Amino acid sequence: MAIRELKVCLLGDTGVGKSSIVCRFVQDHFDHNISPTIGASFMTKTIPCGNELHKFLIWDTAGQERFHSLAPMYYRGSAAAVIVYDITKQDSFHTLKKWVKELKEHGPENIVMAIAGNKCDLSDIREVTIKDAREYAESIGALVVETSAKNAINVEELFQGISRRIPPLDPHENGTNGAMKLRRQSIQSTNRCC
Ligand SMILES: Nc1nc2c(ncn2[C@@H]2O[C@H](COP(=O)(O)OP(=O)(O)OP(=O)(O)O)[C@@H](O)[C@H]2O)c(=O)[nH]1
Repeated sequence: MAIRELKVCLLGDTGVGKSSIVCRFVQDHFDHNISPTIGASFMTKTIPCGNELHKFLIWDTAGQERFHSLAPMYYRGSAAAVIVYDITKQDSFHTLKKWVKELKEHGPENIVMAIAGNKCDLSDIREVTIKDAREYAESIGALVVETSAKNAINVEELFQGISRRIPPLDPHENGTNGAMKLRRQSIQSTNRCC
């Protein structure tokens, strides 16, 4: 089975739970006292997808404003970006929109965008509705899912959803854009599972 290395970055306000999502995905662990990220941190995890193995090279960026200028280093060359907001903080949803704008202007052309509304275990104090998130995601062609790193809800599904949106390599066509686009369309229309 072919292994593909896929760079993925996480972006979003400080405190929305980016590191916690990565920690849940890679180590199946949640730390209530996790420290804010300084600069960025890096982890990897490999999952199967169809006839391929996807090795995610995950760059978890720091959400604090003072680190904003470092972000291009992490989204450049990324196959996918996970943009995270906290469903209990409307402000974090506004910040998410700024990240999407920046990615559209300066990010890789075909980057897969996935929106994660984290802390869905706190849905009784939510400030962002799933309807708003879905409408926005649809308007930009992004995947959207509500997650809870704390309760292990939809974290695996988030990365599986990203995997499904990555066009498979076609060995006969040397991965040309045309072939990749065709294969991508057929995957999206069949919505197959990894
Ligand atoms: N209730 C709840 N709390 C969460 C969840 N995910 C993260 N947290 C908490 O939110 C706080 C911030 O989590 P982090 O993962 O450090 O957030 P971050 O986005 O990586 O923050 P920066 O590194 O500063 O960018 C921590 O206290 C976490 O324990 C979740 O799904 N539910």
